[in-house]
Amino acid sequence: MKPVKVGICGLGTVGGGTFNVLMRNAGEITRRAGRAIEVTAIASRHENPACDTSGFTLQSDVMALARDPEIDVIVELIGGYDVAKELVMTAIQHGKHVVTANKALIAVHGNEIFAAAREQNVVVAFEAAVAGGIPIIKAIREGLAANRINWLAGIINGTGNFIMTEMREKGRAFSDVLAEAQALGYAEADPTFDVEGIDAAHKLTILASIAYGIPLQFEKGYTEGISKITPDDVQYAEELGYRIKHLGISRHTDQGIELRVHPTLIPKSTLLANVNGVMNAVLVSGDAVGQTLYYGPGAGSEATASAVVADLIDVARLLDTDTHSRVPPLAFQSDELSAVPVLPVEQTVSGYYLRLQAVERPGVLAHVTRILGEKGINIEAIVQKETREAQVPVIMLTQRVEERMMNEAIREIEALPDILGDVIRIRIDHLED
Ligand SMILES: NC(=O)C1=CN([C@@H]2O[C@H](COP(=O)(O)OP(=O)(O)OC[C@H]3O[C@@H](n4cnc5c(N)ncnc54)[C@H](O)[C@@H]3O)[C@@H](O)[C@H]2O)C=CC1
Ligand SMILES: N[C@@H](CC=O)C(=O)O
Ligand code: NA
Repeated sequence: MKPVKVGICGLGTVGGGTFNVLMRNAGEITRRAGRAIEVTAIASRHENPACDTSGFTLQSDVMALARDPEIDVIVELIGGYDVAKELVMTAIQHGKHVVTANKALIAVHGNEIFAAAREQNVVVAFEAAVAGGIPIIKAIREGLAANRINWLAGIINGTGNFIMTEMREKGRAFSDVLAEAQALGYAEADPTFDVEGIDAAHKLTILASIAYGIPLQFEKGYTEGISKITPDDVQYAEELGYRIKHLGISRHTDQGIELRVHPTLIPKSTLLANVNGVMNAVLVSGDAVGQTLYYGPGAGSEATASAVVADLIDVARLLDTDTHSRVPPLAFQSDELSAVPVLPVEQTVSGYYLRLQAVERPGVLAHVTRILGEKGINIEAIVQKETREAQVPVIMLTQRVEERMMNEAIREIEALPDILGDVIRIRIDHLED
């Protein structure tokens, strides 16, 4: 059979890993795909010292590959929005299939890209875009296709999890661990995407679309990063039996779909609480199967390349199939996507960890508990920390409540004269059905 001819655009962390895996495992890959997958051209601004590209002329213009009639598949690994979008759209217009690891591109422009791909009868595959090497897209899209997905929750940013793990376990400084994550090739070109939760929100947007069959709606999700988590909160949470993890959470409720990324207290005994370093994990709850968990490396050169190459093998296998028998990109048929709304964060429901700084005076806590009670918020635990100061940290854990009610309560608590500064709040999730 004729080989599949591939143009690799971007030879950085993921591009380099993809090139090396394709070369090293060429025999296995051909046996699986039924035909050889041949790198025909490479375009990248920078060379990659980890790759032996002798025999290839490194080109600089990625767009030339998208127009090259010799190439069947464009592998987009340059990242970012603008050039990447032009590259992918040009490749599609020229009848080429596309494999990408670019979650930002898919989350923000995916609806338009998939529509264009449908018109041209080509495939856009993106397994590497979510949770790196974990085959989570394939698992939800194909393995769980019988289920109504109720909710999913995951650690879906390797850099953030690496930073939080190193800080908690070794007391290392945030900036020091971030620099190491960058050196290891885990971080985004702009690491605020990792630290402020934007990268995780891109991935959650994609997961929710595949899980529930809704269009990609990145702009409707709620995004909060890890930069404001303090060592005190990490320690207090641990003392109460919880661990703070940066999670993407999406629930299908009767009102609509929750789509939120934020630090979350989860019980220390759960599997997700024990996912450390660059590892990712996604917990998916389906009505038929119950809970399933997917664990593995969320970033890194060859770990991510594993997903890119798997997509290339899928593309190679479907070259001779008719277009109707292809798996739709968002798991549901394109004319069967649902209009169920993504809920504003004020309408989502969580438990809460609250930390307040109170003047040590009788009656202060009574005022706080009265405000919570008036909003229908049940308190599960109150801990007043020992201190010699005139002000004491007070930690409260609440039961689940609509975020709108918690916002109102916090506003009233912050207005009390004996409460100093802002109330710190971190959502709690018990990861239960
Ligand atoms: N690094 C990781 O562990 C993971 C990265 N990704 C995604 O994979 C994509 C690539 O990420 P990395 O490999 O980490 O980035 P990188 O910065 O290591 O590599 C990007 C490569 O693209 C080249 N490039 C950038 N713009 C170009 C342009 N206009 N023309 C020609 N070449 C250009 C650069 O020279 C570089 O070689 C991104 O979308 C990223 O979000 C996805 C999963 C994991
Ligand atoms: N920067 C991302 C890379 C993989 O998607 C991460 O750290 O998870
Ligand atoms: Na993946």
